[in-house]
Amino acid sequence: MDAVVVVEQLKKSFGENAAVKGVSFAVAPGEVFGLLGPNGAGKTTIVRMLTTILPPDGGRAVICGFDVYRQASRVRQCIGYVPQALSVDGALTGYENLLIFAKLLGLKGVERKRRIVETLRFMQLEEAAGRLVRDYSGGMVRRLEIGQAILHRPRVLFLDEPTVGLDPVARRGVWEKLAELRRAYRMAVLLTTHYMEEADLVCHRVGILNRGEMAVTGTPAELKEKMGDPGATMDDVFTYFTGNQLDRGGNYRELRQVRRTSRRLG
Ligand SMILES: Nc1ncnc2c1ncn2[C@@H]1O[C@H](COP(=O)(O)OP(=O)(O)OP(=O)(O)O)[C@@H](O)[C@H]1O
Repeated sequence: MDAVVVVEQLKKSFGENAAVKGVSFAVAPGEVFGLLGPNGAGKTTIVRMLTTILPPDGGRAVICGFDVYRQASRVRQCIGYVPQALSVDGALTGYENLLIFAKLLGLKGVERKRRIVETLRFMQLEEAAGRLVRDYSGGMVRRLEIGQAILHRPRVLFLDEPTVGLDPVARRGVWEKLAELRRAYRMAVLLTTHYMEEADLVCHRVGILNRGEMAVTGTPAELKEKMGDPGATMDDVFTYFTGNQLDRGGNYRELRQVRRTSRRLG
């Protein structure tokens, strides 16, 4: 695989707390890779290291051939990042938000205008471009944030919980855009998510983190197959590989039975 993201034995501690304990994985061009894991597993810490916000303590990560620590500014030129927190200004229009970003990126004149218009069209925000962002729906805001992050056509797009808080229709809208991004620009996408449906439908491959370690990587189908249960869901896969069945006692099959029964009982 001619990977565009290569992560080898990456480590990060906060004082005594080893948040990321030697994690390795790779992402190919045009691939959507999902980082899954329970709260505190280390997903955001990994994304922050890969986006050059946080220096790693050990191991290495190479993006588009550049080291995230030693060549941070080169890495920043080839990535886009949509953080969990709001990254657009509600008091400005959609167009104005993109204009500020385009200026920061050093885009000029006709080219700048062309990129902004193309991005608004791509994100289906053309008609709303002149409206204040505080009047946008949640889905529109998310699409604008993604548009902002892809103005410079990065080769890798990072998204931290891209559909959290969105209704099912808006969520689907974001998924469609991510699929189009990889088709149109062969962009690699690395996202974190708590939604197993998102992991199953959107991600080509996922990595399941548990307490700072990569428990397993593979396609959703491969991971289901690994469990030896043709009826397994991504929820089951997640529970299995994060070891929750050990915490609760009993084996995986017993656990699954318990969960199915409790679901039926409401
Ligand atoms: N800036 C920080 N200072 C101290 N500890 C931190 C910091 N950032 C993260 N941690 C700790 O590192 C661990 C991993 O956190 P991280 O936010 O990466 O997990 P996560 O998988 O993204 O969780 P969530 O799903 O809740 O967003 C946690 O124990 C967290 O408390």
